[in-house]
Amino acid sequence: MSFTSESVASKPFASADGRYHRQTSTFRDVIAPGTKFEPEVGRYKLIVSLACPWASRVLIVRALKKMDQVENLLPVTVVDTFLGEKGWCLGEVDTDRPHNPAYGPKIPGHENARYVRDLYLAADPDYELRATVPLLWDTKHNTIVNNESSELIRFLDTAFDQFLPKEVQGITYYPKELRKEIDAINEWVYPTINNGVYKSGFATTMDAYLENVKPLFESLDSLEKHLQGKKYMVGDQLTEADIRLFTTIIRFDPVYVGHFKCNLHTIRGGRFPNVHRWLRELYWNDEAFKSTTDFDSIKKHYYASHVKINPTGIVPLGPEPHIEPLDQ
Ligand SMILES: N[C@@H](CCC(=O)N[C@@H](CS)C(=O)NCC(=O)O)C(=O)O
Repeated sequence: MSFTSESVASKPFASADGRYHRQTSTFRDVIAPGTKFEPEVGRYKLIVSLACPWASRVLIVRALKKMDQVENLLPVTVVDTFLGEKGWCLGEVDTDRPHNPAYGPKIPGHENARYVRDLYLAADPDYELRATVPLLWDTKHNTIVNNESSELIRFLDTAFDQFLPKEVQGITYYPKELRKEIDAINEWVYPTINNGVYKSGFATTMDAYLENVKPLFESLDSLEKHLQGKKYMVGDQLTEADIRLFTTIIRFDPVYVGHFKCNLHTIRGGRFPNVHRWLRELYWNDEAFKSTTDFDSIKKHYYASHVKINPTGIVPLGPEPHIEPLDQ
């Protein structure tokens, strides 16, 4: 098999100085009563990539809050795992690299849209940034409500409460009494870990790589101390601090260690026993985490899409297993 297709990754993700800078999301509305975006069943659509750690945060909240049990509340459209030069694809991709096809409902009024970019352009004809997922689409105003995962998980955890099963109504992952502590955790986990793996992996100079891979592992050491004797990141309950961290740590051994050169240590290797236990407990004990993690899609996306980082497009077989059992 030969891998000849062009990819968005054949253009550098890093800027001229070798450093990767994540763009700022531009659609920042919320679903709330009395606003342009009223909570309603049958109105909103979620577009995700199963590979994407940011999109997976939203999938986890959707599953935790049992939104998947209310018909047509927030249907999910999944893009093809291959990120090509035209961006995420909602239909047939033009590649001979390994990939898993798109599936899920078409977006009403945009049934022929082939790329996620087409939806961005429908929402804003002047849109020139990368067309990222996750994406919350409003079929009433034919636009994007929000494309920033940290905000999506904040408002989606309560926005649809009136339509949800009683047992999840009122449950929030950003409770008032823990907000200060959650904010303080996000403050270092986002730049050094969530985004730190990308800044290490997309660096195109040795300096830029070292500048990011070192703080990444310092933060993992801090995390290890932080999780000593603790089941959750903040307080005694599941919060967005766990959700935001999980989607990065679950990808660490299968992808970031090799593909993004974050290989000072693995999560499972013995240096981070508390992080490893925390990860496995969330994955094996809570279906919302396990059911939204698709290792095959995750690996195919990263290894096949980033042509510059992995020119052969070969998707490694390991690690075996992708996640170790709970009693390891
Ligand atoms: N700040 C955004 C970041 C989303 C993001 O960067 N998503 C990546 C996938 S992991 C994407 O869609 N990239 C498309 C591209 O770069 O063309 C969020 O957290 O929602």
